[in-house]
Amino acid sequence: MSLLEVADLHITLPTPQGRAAVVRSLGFTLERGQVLGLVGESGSGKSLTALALLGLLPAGAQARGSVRLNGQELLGLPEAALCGIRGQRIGMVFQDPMTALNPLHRIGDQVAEPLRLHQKLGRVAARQQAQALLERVGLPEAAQRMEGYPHEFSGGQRQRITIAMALACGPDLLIADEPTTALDVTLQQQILDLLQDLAAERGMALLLISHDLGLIAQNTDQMLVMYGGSVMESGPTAAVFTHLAHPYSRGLLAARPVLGQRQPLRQHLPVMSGTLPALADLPVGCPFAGRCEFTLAVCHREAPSAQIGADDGHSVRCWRVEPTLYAGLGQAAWRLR
Ligand SMILES: Nc1ncnc2c1ncn2[C@@H]1O[C@H](COP(=O)(O)OP(=O)(O)OP(=O)(O)O)[C@@H](O)[C@H]1O
Repeated sequence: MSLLEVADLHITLPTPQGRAAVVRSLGFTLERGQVLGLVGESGSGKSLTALALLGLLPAGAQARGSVRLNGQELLGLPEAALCGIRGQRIGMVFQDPMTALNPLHRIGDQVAEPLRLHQKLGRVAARQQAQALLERVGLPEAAQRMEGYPHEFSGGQRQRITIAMALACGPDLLIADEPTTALDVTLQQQILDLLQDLAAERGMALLLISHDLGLIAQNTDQMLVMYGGSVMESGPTAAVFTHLAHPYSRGLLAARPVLGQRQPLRQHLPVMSGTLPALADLPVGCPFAGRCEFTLAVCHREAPSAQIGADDGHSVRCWRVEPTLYAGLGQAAWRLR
């Protein structure tokens, strides 16, 4: 049994045209100490997936399928039971640390609070543990700075504090949704390294969500590329990047600036034409068909099923990819018709 098992997860939202599917038949497993990346552009369904795992979907949203943590089904659990799981067994780190921190409370008290609430520690013991956590996440002069308020810290330091809060009760799973997007580029990798080190040393699983394919490539063991609520490509990160196959994944990679490579004047980065269709307008066939330059007639009629290549667990949801071929070639082989 894996630590986290998500199977056939569907999420729908109400729209003026009726309920629209925002996440379709999502499935993956995640083991302790492993990092799984969810990548896709804005609106592809990444955050709603994370919120569904936490039982925090917005009003009106409905989820069906299965989300099992250590064998326990989370979908459909009453709010009281979910409250016990959030913070204790699942920790969360979001893009903007200020949304997680209370500006009016000292940071030492904020990190100690879950320890007092969930672990029933006394004030002194909770503060001692809070200090140890703040030291572990690399907050300089943690002992003195526990008395500080959030506005007295830099963005990177605030994110370290929210990580300490998320870790306080020793969760089995940590969900980090765009944890470095609001940070200076020089700090980003430090925070990502910290999250990975913590996952490894605590045997905690990490679900890392980002719109940046390069960031996911460098910091995860497994990855899922999402588009229009469906997984387009997935597998062990090294295998996926060796044979990056789906036209959408390739477009994401091409649209990424390369560090140290200057764009010639007046030459823009390649961009994928078009935009993600509105929820209610997602096509019946492949969600990417309207933007794909390789479409066949079938792409507009029918959604492809996931094709698993060779033995490496790499899977691609595309009518044109020949899985038996691409595994051997170092790049996707396209059917010539
Ligand atoms: N509270 C909500 N009410 C209505 N629609 C929503 C709500 N939250 C998300 N959506 C819609 O659901 C779809 C998926 O959103 P989601 O936030 O999961 O995408 P995402 O991939 O995480 O993008 P981002 O990185 O911008 O958050 C989008 O079309 C979005 O507009």
